[in-house]
Amino acid sequence: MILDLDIGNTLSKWRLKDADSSEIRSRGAVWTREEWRPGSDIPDLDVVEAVRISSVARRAVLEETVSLLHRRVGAVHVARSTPEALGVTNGYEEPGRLGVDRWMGTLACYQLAGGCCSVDCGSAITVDFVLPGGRHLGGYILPGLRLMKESLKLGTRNVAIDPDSEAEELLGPGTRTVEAVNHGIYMAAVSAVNRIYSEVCDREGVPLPMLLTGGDARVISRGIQVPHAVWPDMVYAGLEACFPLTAAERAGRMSGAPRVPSPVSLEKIRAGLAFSMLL
Ligand SMILES: Nc1ncnc2c1ncn2[C@@H]1O[C@H](COP(=O)(O)OP(=O)(O)O)[C@@H](O)[C@H]1O
Ligand SMILES: CC(C)(COP(=O)(O)O)[C@@H](O)C(=O)NCCC(=O)O
Ligand SMILES: [K+]
Repeated sequence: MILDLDIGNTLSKWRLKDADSSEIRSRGAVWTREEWRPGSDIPDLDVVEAVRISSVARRAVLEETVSLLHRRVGAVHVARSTPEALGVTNGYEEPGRLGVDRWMGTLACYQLAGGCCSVDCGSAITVDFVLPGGRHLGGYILPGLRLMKESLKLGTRNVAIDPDSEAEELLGPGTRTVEAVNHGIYMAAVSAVNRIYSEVCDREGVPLPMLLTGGDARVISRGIQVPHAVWPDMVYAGLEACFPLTAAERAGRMSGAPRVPSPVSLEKIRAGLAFSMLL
């Protein structure tokens, strides 16, 4: 079995992948601040032959995790943000400082779609761009839904947005504090993603396919106006592409990859932008 770990600021996600069949056997998540204890929702390490890790948590979390795993598992691969990988050049002035989850997600998107806009809706919402040809432009970081809500300190933190709510409902005015907050932060997040996408496609003169991942991807997806696809395993797919271990991975197949969304025309994107600015 291969153990894949995606350690974010809020949740440490894991999945077990069968090295022979390439099937995902199980998955789970624990709060990032908790230690990895056997039991609870932690996979059984006895069946694991290799581990691949993407971590943006404090360095100590990664070091502890790696040293624990090294004692039990032969091969431990830790992903890093590099100046170049898999045909993509990292747009950061200091490439190593780009969050490795962004780098993994963006590499996966590029493998799947060529030029792309990759959006990760987790503790933070990040939006990254790669042009056809592989130049990563850099991106945007904004607070995620939960962080925005907590920063208001209005006592609404425990009332999360129902992930099944319709965008239309969430975009209307709230009539109670919790609704006003939930609708406000939702409006902030989806407006930002919509606008960022249009601005960058306009500047660069190219419509790009958009892919979304992260804990809030599904609900944010409903408020995104342009064609896009949700890819829950996008960060894991970056690990597969960087450290291919199975036959399918070596052949370039990434698990859970959605169909590539066809972007709308540049003219349409520009018309939308002009309309929103002239109002
Ligand atoms: N069951 C859940 N538990 C915790 N957070 C959830 C859950 N479902 C959705 N979320 C949302 O997903 C976010 C965490 O998403 P995730 O992509 O795992 O973030 P990170 O990679 O930053 O840890 C939370 O901030 C919250 O808004
Ligand atoms: C921006 C992030 C905090 C997002 O983390 P997440 O929401 O996935 O937990 C993470 O990618 C990070 O720590 N990045 C380093 C700073 C940067 O990317 O510029
Ligand atoms: K994120």
